[in-house]
Amino acid sequence: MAELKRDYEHENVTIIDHPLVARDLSILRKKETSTAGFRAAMARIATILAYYALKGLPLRTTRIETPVTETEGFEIDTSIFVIPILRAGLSLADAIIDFVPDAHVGHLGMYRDETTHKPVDYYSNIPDGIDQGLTLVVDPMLATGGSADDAISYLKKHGAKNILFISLICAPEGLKRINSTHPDVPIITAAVDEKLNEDAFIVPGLGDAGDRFFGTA
Ligand SMILES: O=P(O)(O)OC[C@H]1O[C@H](OP(=O)(O)OP(=O)(O)O)[C@H](O)[C@@H]1O
Ligand SMILES: O=c1cc[nH]c(=O)[nH]1
Ligand SMILES: [Mg+2]
Repeated sequence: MAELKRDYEHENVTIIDHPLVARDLSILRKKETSTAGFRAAMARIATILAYYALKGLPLRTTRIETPVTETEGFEIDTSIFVIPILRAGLSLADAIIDFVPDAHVGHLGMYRDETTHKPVDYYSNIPDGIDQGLTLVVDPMLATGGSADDAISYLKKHGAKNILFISLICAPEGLKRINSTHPDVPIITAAVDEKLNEDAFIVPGLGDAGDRFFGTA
């Protein structure tokens, strides 16, 4: 089975096609899944998303010594910036930090207004040097795309150039928006769902990712 699928309806989108992702996505979607079960499935799937998102990392060679001889080794040749969109984005951040323990982590606090469905900013902390590395923006849900659009624009204003967006579930509406406002930003995701409902929730989706991950519903 192929592991990576192109989404031919939307530019720049890679969908991870893997049996463990399909299984864990179903656990996350099921309404009866407990907070503990939700967190565990999210952690597993976040690791797989991080693995694929980091596949194109630039490397530099270095000389290393094994107990037997000197040989060639490799180091990551870029700074990595991880930017979770609070709150739900925190659920995807640790998996990347586990792989890249010296990653710089910035935070963007945003919530969607329940009536307008537009994002409201409440916090930002962007690390210095973001203009010189790879920036991974993480948020499990791309619905209307308003939050991701604002977050990416804000990061670009702070100099970020090489940006990747990692999401768990995308709505076609959000993908269309990010593809048109930020055609330079590739998106890695586990699923492209059917549509948004009248409350701008993703259908079938998984409900409110932040509430389910933090046990606040
Ligand atoms: O694409 P959009 O239409 O902008 O919707 C997606 C946003 O909504 C959710 O956050 P939410 O507002 O629920 O905040 P939370 O993470 O604190 O729960 C989600 O985590 C995204 O940030
Ligand atoms: O379906 C959705 C849409 C926005 N935010 C979520 O957490 N879920
Ligand atoms: Mg939420």
